Amino acid sequence: MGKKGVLLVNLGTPDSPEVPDVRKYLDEFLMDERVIDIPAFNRTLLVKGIIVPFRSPKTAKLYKEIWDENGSPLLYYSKIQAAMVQEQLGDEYHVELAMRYQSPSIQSALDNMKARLVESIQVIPLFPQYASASTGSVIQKVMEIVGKWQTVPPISFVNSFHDNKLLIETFADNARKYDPSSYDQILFSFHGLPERQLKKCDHSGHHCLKSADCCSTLTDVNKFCYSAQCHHTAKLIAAELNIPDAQYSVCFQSRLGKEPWVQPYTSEVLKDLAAQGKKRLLVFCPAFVADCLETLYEVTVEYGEEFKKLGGEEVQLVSSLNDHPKWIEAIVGMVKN
Ligand SMILES: C=CC1=C(C)c2cc3[nH]c(cc4nc(cc5[nH]c(cc1n2)c(C)c5CCC(=O)O)C(CCC(=O)O)=C4C)c(C)c3C=C
Ligand SMILES: [Fe+2]
Ligand SMILES: [Fe+2]
Repeated sequence: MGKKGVLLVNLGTPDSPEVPDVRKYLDEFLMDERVIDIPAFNRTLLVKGIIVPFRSPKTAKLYKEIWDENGSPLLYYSKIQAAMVQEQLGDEYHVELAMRYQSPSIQSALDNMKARLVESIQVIPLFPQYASASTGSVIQKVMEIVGKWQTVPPISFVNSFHDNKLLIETFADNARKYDPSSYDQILFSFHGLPERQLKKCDHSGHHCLKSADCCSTLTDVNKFCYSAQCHHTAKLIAAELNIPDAQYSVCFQSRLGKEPWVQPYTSEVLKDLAAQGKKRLLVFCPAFVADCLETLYEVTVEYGEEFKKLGGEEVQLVSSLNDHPKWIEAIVGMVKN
């Protein structure tokens, strides 16, 4: 009997924090039609002509701040996660790790699976909440490659796991050491998305962003809405820690460009909280399963400094799922169920 293939895919990171590698990474990432979802000609002009040349040197500096002896934290933790999952699943399974952009590539991971004659492939994009730009892009890339094989094996995809019980418990476990009740406000800061992409994902055509708060409650109609799934994850973590509704805020970080992204923006929420006299904030980033540039730099350094300038005292990040055994159990559970 062949082994059952499991492909874990995270977003990707540059091969090094040097400008040429960051340029290569941003180019591949932002030329993805699901990320910068505008006509190909305009995307090429915008990405290759403006964003990549201007952004790469700045982004490289940021990557240098988080790069350590283990390299990029995102890749480092992803490798550990894959190794721990392989260890727990045992010989019956063959686990591969891939990154949607740069290395290890999805192509090489699937080539390895093909060479090992796996009898099936289960793909788990490592994004708790579904977005076309993340999960959708991974699914499309895998289908493009496997779709060309002469023998297409049984293949399945995890679409989202925003309400996974063990994921919720892991974030809560990680927060307990900070005593959440001692903070003035808890923030759930998710990666942002252009509002346009939220609307495009609404196949009903009449739900997302049609009324105030329509994307902040998860229902049968909007069950694939990124914003609604983010709000739901936050609600479940807050319930696990007995955080009252008024004590927490959901917000969205990492905006790129001038068009509207999903709101409220984390930077605006920081301003409001500072104006209310809040001094100490505890911040979860539950769109990420591993610490990365967006948690270690954007939240800890950038938002930390911004909040202090506004009169605040502390922004404390809750570590991501990283190598927490319960999170590994969560992945194993997704594979087995
Ligand atoms: C949660 C999943 C992610 C979604 C959805 C997502 C959408 C998205 N991102 C950009 C632009 C950038 N993102 C960048 C970094 C980055 N993004 C994610 C995850 C999602 N992005 C992660 C995990 C990371 C960090 C990777 C790491 O190496 O640590 C960057 C690069 C950094 C920078 O230059 O600011 C960009 C650019 C867009 C445009 C988008 C949706 C349209
Ligand atoms: Fe991103
Ligand atoms: Fe929505």
